[in-house]
Amino acid sequence: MPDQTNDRTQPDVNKIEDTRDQATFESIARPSDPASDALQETQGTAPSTGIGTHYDAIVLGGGMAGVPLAHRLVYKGFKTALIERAELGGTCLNRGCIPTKTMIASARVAHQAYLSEQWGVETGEVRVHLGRVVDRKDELVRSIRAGSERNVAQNKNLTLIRGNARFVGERRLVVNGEEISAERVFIAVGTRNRVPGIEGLEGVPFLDSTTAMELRVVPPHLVIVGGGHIGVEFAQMYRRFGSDVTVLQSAPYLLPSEDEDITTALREALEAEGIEVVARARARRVEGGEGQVRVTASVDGEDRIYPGTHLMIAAGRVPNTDGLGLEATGVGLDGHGFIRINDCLETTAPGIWALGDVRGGPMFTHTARDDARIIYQNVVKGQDLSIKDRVVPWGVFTDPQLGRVGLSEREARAAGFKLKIGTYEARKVAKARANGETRGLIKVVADASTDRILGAAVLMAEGAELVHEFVTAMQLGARYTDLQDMIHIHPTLAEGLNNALGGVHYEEGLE
Ligand SMILES: Cc1cc2nc3c(=O)[nH]c(=O)nc-3n(C[C@H](O)[C@H](O)[C@H](O)COP(=O)(O)OP(=O)(O)OC[C@H]3O[C@@H](n4cnc5c(N)ncnc54)[C@H](O)[C@@H]3O)c2cc1C
Ligand SMILES: NC(=O)c1ccc[n+]([C@@H]2O[C@H](COP(=O)([O-])OP(=O)(O)OC[C@H]3O[C@@H](n4cnc5c(N)ncnc54)[C@H](O)[C@@H]3O)[C@@H](O)[C@H]2O)c1
Repeated sequence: MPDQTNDRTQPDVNKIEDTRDQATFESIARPSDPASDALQETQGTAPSTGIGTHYDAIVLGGGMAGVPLAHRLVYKGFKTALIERAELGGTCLNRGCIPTKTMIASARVAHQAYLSEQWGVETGEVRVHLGRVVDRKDELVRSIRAGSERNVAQNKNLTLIRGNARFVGERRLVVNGEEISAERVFIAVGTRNRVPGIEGLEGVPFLDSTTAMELRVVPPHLVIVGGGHIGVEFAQMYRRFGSDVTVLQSAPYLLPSEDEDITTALREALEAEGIEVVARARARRVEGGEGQVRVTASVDGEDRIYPGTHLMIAAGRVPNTDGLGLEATGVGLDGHGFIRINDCLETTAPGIWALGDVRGGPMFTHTARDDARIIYQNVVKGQDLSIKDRVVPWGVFTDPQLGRVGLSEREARAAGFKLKIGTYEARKVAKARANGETRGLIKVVADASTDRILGAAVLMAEGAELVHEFVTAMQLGARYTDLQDMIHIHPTLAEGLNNALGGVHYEEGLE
């Protein structure tokens, strides 16, 4: 464990209890609290070094991990600098969660309009104006970002430094040519799209998850390399905007860390909308130019060619640790460049923490924000919270949506659990039938020896909302039997969860 003796110099932070949490984008960047302003004026601890400003804390990266942490530290009286080289809000707000989900909402409207006759409604010809879809997305992002920027600006004890930062020593950084230092440094620099080593890629125009949200004309045929979270969400979105879509996925399944029954059900839903999914297809060469691309993929050892008009690469993310000068510190990296941390998010260098995507592991906004909570509680409140054993949910925003929490069946078996499992098909849920949204599968995995819920998958309309029933249960350490008799409103999609719980039974592993 890194040395934490720096904590001796902390301000007396226990005088003001900040119990509010960062539940929404508006609230992650809260206006300054006058009471804590006063506290800080009297309790700043950073000594001057004579080489530039010295802070109690430097937060490096103004994304979903960094901004909430910086606000919290300031509220507790830390003289804090937040360094951001691009826009506040980071990937999630500017290039990730919010813009994708805004455009996916437009795609959903188009889809329902195309199929409206199924509900007995005639709409006439449906036309997607992608430029207007993109404008709507840009406007929402702009307005949320403006709120975040306003709140940072109003927090007069938070110093926002716009620039690219680089370490020049332990807890010493250079930004905009000026050296600054701190008692504690929190690295939250996030990740960027990975460009895989595919022959010819440097000479062929290609889209990534950022540029694919800037197109103003619907691509006639989009070939997507990668069938992970980004690949599946964009595949369905563009199919619904009117593109032909081919997904080339090197793994045997889409979303390969999910159980086979779940990912197969998702694949069937995507294929039913006309998306071509090719599994075990490793893209190895690309050729072409504007409006015409050809991808050569090795499929089960045989080369096959997939032509299209546009190419999108969705083959994972790489951490923004290169060029950060970490060699001037004791901060260790793993083999992929992610920062090595212990369960308390401490790096291998004393007084330096890492949070959010850059620490590897689950890369979600809610885990980034929870990292900020854990660090804050440990560093400021002297607690000993850990990321180990926290209940982590996530969503994949296809239709049906996948809401997930905890272990999959495969992971639970690999961990040595004997399992009780319950499944229920969405098509049997009355409300799903009434809504005409019958694709999907619900699955609950419990420890056969204790009946405690180990994980769940809700692949269903609103699955990412519905899975929170299991998140709550797991957080409270509930048994599946505790939920079985819980009354669910009729008719709702949530009744399906109850049915899955009702069918939980002991299941031998396949091996
Ligand atoms: C297309 C897409 C869709 C996504 N959808 C979802 C979703 O629906 N739900 C979900 O939970 N997650 C989603 N994610 C993941 C989510 O965006 C990330 O988990 C989250 O943004 C991580 O936050 P972070 O603060 O760790 O990093 P970021 O948000 O990436 O923030 C890091 C910040 O650090 C800055 N920075 C980097 N290097 C430096 C430097 N040297 N000096 C100064 N500043 C620097 C960057 O400019 C950036 O603003 C999605 C991601 C993508 C790409
Ligand atoms: N809804 C969400 O929460 C959400 C949405 C989007 C992104 N994200 C985050 O962003 C991360 C990155 O997403 P992603 O989809 O880029 O990465 P990913 O790692 O989830 O998936 C990439 C896929 O690309 C495939 N691949 C790699 N090289 C290939 C090649 N040459 N040919 C064919 N297939 C190839 C891999 O098999 C892999 O399954 C996610 O892990 C997630 O943390 C989250």
